[in-house]
Amino acid sequence: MQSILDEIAERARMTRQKGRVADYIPELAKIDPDHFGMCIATVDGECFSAGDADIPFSIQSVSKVFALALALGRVGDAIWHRVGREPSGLSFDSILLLEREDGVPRNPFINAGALVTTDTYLTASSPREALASLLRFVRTACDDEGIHINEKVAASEISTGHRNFALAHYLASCGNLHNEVNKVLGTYCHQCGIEMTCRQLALAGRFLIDAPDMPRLVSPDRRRRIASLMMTCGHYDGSGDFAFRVGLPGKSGVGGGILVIAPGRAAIAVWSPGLNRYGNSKLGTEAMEFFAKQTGWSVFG
Ligand SMILES: NC(=O)CC[C@H](N)C(=O)O
Repeated sequence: MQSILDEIAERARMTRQKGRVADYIPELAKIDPDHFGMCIATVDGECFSAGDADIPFSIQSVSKVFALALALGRVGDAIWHRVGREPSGLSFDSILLLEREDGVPRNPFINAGALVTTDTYLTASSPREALASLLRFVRTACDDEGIHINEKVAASEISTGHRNFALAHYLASCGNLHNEVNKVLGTYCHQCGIEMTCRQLALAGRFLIDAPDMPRLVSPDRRRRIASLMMTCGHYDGSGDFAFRVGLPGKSGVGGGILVIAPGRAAIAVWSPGLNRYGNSKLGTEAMEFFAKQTGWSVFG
């Protein structure tokens, strides 16, 4: 395992075409595109890592996995009245389908759907309390108290997030936000501003592979369902391509991180800030493709 990771990190170092760092959130545009880190946390708690696996990065939309788990814990299957379970085939911040589908977003991993998820775990608490429960969930999952929200990234996103504001107001106009719009947006942007290292993210991802030493944060049924959504919707309009190339469920974020799970075996986190045309980490995807090929791990047998 270690030699596979070392080879991946070396290949990443040598690659010239690293993709484009997200610049629509000004704070993210400052990140050095040469970073590359990867960590595998196995079902029995062993960790293998390479490169910048201990440098924190902005997890952005990878947070949507934890947020969904938390929201499901609050309201259970009732959430599926407010958000769908189909890939959108469109970019993560698209508004196109919302009008046609009466303000019910296609899935919880595009921004519109994630705003509904945030609204769900926010209900009956203040944004501070809601974010504290989300952080508690993540910290418990990786057994590490050292996970925080980068306020600068959150503020940077709030001041430039016109698309997300448009999505949230549209959802509200359809009656699909229960809390005040600005409260939901502020909470959502802070959720996206959580920073984690690859090691922390891989360890936290073990809640989805039923690691025996972990507190049970979600039921086995829920774990399977979250994984199925990661497979079909975790990379937006690049989800089919990721499934084809990697064959494992994953969730990406515009910070360049990807959390991948190999059910029953390991959780894997990879980080490289440059993005491909779908807004998913370019080298992260290539690293996972190489890793899956070398290990033979795939949910397709
Ligand atoms: N794909 C992403 O990671 C998008 C998350 C980002 N915070 C946004 O809302 O635009």
